[in-house]
Amino acid sequence: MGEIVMGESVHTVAGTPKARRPGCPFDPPAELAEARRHGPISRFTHDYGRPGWLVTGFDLVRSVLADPRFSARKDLLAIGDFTVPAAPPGEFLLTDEPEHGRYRKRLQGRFTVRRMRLLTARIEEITTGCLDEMERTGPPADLVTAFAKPIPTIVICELLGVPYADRGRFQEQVDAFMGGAATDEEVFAAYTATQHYLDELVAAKRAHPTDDILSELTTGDLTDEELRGMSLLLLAAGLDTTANMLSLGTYALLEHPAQLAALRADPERGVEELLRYLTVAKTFMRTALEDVELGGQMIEAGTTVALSYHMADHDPERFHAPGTLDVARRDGGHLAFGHGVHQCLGQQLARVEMRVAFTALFDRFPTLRVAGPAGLRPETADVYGMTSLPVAWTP
Ligand code: HEM
Repeated sequence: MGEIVMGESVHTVAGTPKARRPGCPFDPPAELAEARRHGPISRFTHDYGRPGWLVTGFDLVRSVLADPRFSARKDLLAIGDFTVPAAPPGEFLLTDEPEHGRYRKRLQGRFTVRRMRLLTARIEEITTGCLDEMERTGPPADLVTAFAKPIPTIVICELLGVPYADRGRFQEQVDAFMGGAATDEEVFAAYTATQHYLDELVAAKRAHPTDDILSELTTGDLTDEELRGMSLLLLAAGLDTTANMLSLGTYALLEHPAQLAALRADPERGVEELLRYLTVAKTFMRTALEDVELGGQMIEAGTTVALSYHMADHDPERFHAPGTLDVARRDGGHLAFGHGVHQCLGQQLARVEMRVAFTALFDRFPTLRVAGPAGLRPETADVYGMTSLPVAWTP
């Protein structure tokens, strides 16, 4: 592709940044930090060698997300020489209008602030159950398996109507295709197994509807395949993200005791600042549908743009001392849930889960501490987070 460079020479980053975060596990990877030093938009060579662009500036990322000239369609992604198939029906994260809106509007009313507030008592019960079990078997405990994963797993399974007995298997499958540690074959196998499981679940809900979102959706005109796709998206989008916010968030709070105290005094603000600081759903792709000028560069039609939400939320032009976790900061607002038509559908649910879970965890274990080396996910994982977090407390 012909390079159009306006102004100064353009910095180039190759492939998925793999370097471990230097020094602090909450800092961005070194390659991204280096790219930022050269400006809010850089040349980027995607994995598989296709040239594209990397956007790290807050305002530029937001402007791409608000611009219909950039598509979220999976089959347009120019990341290799092979053809990427379109998203399966119902997986609307990777589609554009009007298809995207057709699915999203069926779910929207089920994730409102009011609906989620009504769920708070149930989320408190689920959290209490996990903490009781932690107390019964520990200290020590692995916070990831005892707390961070089971809470969002149970919540999303109850919303969808996944029977209790299937939940462990579900978590393993979703972990295998989202965790970044499995091979391509393992990822594909786990994804296919989850699809098969959901086919059975859709059939069961059609035959015997229960009190859950999936049963409600079966009463409309959606096909089995569409219902499977929508359920898969809710699971994939809602489970891993929240679980990693809970584990990495706890780790960050334990490493910053003054900020932990500030979050306990004001959980609403505390959770927003943790969302910004960690921005675990790090990078999303868009493809230019026509030539677009962006930040002084010409993005040619068909070119894929990698948007670093994490770097955007650490943009010094937008946030004062962005690398500091500061619950009291006044320059709030973040892109941890994205922006525009694809902005996170489950954000109110995620917020309630985090507020409830962090509050209950530190109420129950005021002496909680890190009790061994923390296991961090590889940079290749779609969602940043933890594989393990050993913790202990004084009983
Ligand atoms: C802290 C936890 C969460 C984070 C950080 C997060 C982050 C995000 C982000 C950044 C996007 C936008 C992706 C893009 O721009 O392409 C998104 C979309 C989405 N999220 Fe979340 N999410 C979280 C929790 C949840 C939960 C709990 C659910 C539902 C149960 C959920 C369901 C969705 C769905 C369905 C979409 C696609 C929306 C669309 O394309 O219209 N998320 N999420």
